[in-house]
Amino acid sequence: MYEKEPVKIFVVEDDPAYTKFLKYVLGLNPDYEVEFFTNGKDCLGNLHKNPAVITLDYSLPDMPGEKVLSQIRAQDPNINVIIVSAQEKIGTAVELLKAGAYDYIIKDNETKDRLLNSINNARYKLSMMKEINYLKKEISEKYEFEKSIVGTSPAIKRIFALLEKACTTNISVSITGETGTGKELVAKAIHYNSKRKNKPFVAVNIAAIPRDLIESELFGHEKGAFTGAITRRIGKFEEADGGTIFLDEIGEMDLNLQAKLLRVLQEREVTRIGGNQVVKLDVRILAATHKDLAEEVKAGKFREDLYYRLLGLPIHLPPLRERGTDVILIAKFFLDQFAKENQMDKFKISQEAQEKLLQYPFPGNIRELKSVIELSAVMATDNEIKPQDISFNSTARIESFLYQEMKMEEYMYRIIRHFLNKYDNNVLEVAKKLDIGKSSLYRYLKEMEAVGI
Ligand SMILES: Nc1ncnc2c1ncn2[C@@H]1O[C@H](COP(=O)(O)OP(=O)(O)OP(=O)(O)O)[C@@H](O)[C@H]1O
Repeated sequence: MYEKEPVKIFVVEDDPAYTKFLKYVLGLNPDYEVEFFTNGKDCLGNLHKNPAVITLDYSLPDMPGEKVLSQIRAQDPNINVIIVSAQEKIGTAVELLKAGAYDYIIKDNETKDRLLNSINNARYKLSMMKEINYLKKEISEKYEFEKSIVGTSPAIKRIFALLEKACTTNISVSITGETGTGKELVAKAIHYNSKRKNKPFVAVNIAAIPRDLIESELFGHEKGAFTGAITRRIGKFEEADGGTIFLDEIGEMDLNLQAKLLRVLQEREVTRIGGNQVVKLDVRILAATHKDLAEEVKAGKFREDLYYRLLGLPIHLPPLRERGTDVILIAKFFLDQFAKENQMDKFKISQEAQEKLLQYPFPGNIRELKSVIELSAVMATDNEIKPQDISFNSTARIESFLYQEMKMEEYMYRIIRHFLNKYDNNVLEVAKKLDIGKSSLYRYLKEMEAVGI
């Protein structure tokens, strides 16, 4: 990709013979746009033209090479400065490289090849930097709250308000919610909207790593720390330094490791397994679980002190069935995504299909909605999703509801609660849907309040 873009090069050289030589060498490549200067001042006065590479003669008539270098660096640290010098002085070369020169080349018989090589490498580095910056921008745009976390229900608006707070401070955040409610998405949104966004976001799923490897995965190990540790490896905490670590499924961590994690969080430093060097850390902690950690503490399965350390700002993500018509908004979002990825025209969802989606409880939450919607787009015969294109795979959910063997009254309360959530607590609408009188519904609501449903 980078070969297609022309590269602007400044050559700063006062020796006419050498200038002639460089003109010839660089002129061989039609992708190079070269400008020549015979002194440092003229070069510095033209930096607004944004050269990507400058080849700089170390001994210029008006200014010493290191001074020109430092002024170039001060104006634009992204310019790659290749020093070309008549003398081979290791000490000077080291000093210049330390001061930010990209390369140091001696004028001799091999200059041509080395110079072209160096320019090519600088060009490659430049195109990589451009790509990285582009991807960084794309990622942070992708995780802008309102763009990535779709929804306008009161339940999700409350979450947005909490997310604002999470982004403007450095507080730890604990994210809870059923599977597929968007815990990881929220964690990424917090990171990419915080001051740490240009530093790493490192996600670790505690449940997905074999027990005996978690410690080394999190804190790293030195070479030879245990059988199989053939090289030194830094852990996820060190990897996340300056950024954010997301500890997913934290409720799955065993007590022994919980003690070690607590120490790391308290001291803000790690020691790799088998090592004795203490590494200071600046890492923000986000943790998630689908379990009720307070219950785990009561049951003695989770340390109370660690629980309070991690709790920070608690964010509980409501299940999709409590987000009313967000189901339709999110379904449309996934459909647009699907159409774009498959270069298809946009889809619509028929009224009947929308009703069908609204009536389903989505036990797998948004993840399930995504797969249901993608399948419906595949099944659709035109660009409108109809009820017959939508199939749910979990009738098990309704059956498991019945298997709970509650009293009739309790079933009724739960059904009412479900409808209230679905219709944003609109009592009139719910009474109409369930075909019961408004005053009966109010009476049930009172009873429900009394029993805490
Ligand atoms: N409000 C939302 N709008 C759009 N997409 C969403 C929303 N919430 C979640 N998603 C998407 O749903 C999928 C599941 O979300 P995510 O993986 O963050 O859930 P999770 O709670 O971390 O799941 P698990 O508990 O299984 O780890 C992802 O593709 C995510 O991008």
